[in-house]
Amino acid sequence: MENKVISEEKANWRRRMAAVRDGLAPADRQRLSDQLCARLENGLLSPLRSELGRPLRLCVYAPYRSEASPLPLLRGCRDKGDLLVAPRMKPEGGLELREVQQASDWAPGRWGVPEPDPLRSRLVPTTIPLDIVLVPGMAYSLAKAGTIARLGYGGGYYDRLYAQREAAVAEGTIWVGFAYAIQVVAEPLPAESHDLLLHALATEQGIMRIGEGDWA
Ligand SMILES: Nc1nc2c(c(=O)[nH]1)N(C=O)[C@@H](CNc1ccc(C(=O)N[C@@H](CCC(=O)O)C(=O)O)cc1)CN2
Ligand SMILES: Nc1ncnc2c1ncn2[C@@H]1O[C@H](COP(=O)(O)OP(=O)(O)OP(=O)(O)O)[C@@H](O)[C@H]1O
Repeated sequence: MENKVISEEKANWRRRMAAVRDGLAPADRQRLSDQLCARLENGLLSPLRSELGRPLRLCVYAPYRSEASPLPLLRGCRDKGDLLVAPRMKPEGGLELREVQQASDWAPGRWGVPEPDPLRSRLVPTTIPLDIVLVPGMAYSLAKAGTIARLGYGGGYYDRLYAQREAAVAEGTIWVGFAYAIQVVAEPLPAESHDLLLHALATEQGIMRIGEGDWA
C-alpha cells in the first residue's frame, strides 16, 4: 500500500513543519511577511505589470494559523488596479473564488480559516484568467531538480483547483509558493501524482522561478 505509506510520511512532515512555523514569534511573522511582500512586489508583481502593460489578476489568501501573510500586499495592489480574488471552501467541497477589496471582506470559515465573506464578496468563475496564484503551504522543496514541490494541509484543495484550472484554461498563470524561508526543506517531500508543481517560490530571502536559476 504505497499510498498509505506516502500519506503517513506527509502527516509526519505536516506535524514537524507546523512546529517549525508555529515557533516563529508573532512579531517575527509580521516582519518576515512584510519583507516577503516587498520581495514579491518588487521581484515579480511590478515587473509583470510592466511586461504585460496592465494591472494583474491575483489569487491571494489571508493567513491561517502561523502562515506567512500576503495581506501587506493588498492595498498597493488595489491602488495599482489589480483584481484580487481569494479561495473559499464550498460547503459541498472544492473551492470557489471571490473578489476581495478590503479587510472587512474576510470572515472566518470552516476550521476558522479566513475566507472571503460570501455576503460581502462577488463570486468569480473558477476559470477566470489569473496571472498569479499565491499558494500557502506547510513545506516546500527544491530537492528534485527543476521542480518546486509543496505540502499543504491535506485537503487537496489547491491540487484540485490547479487540476481544474489546467483543464479549463491553457494560460500563463504563475503558481507561486508563498512562505517563510524556514519552510523550504533540503529533502525531497513525499509526492503523489496529483500534487501541484509550483512555477515559483517567494520567501523573505527572494523569489525563485523555475528555469531561471538563481534567487532574485
Ligand atoms: N490561508 C489559507 N487559506 C486556505 C488554505 C490554506 O492552506 N491556507 N487552503 C489550502 O488548501 C484551503 C483550505 N484548506 C484547509 C484544509 C485543512 C485545514 C485544517 O485545519 N485541517 C485540520 C484537520 C481537519 C480535519 O480533517 O479534521 C487540521 O489540519 O488540523 C485548513 C484549511 C483554502 N484556503
Ligand atoms: N486533482 C485531484 N482530484 C481529486 N482528488 C484530489 C486531487 N488532488 C488531490 N486530491 C485528493 O486530496 C487529498 C489530499 O491531497 P494532499 O495530501 O496532496 O493535500 P495537500 O496538497 O497537502 O492539501 P491542500 O492543497 O488542501 O493544502 C488526497 O486524498 C487526494 O487524493
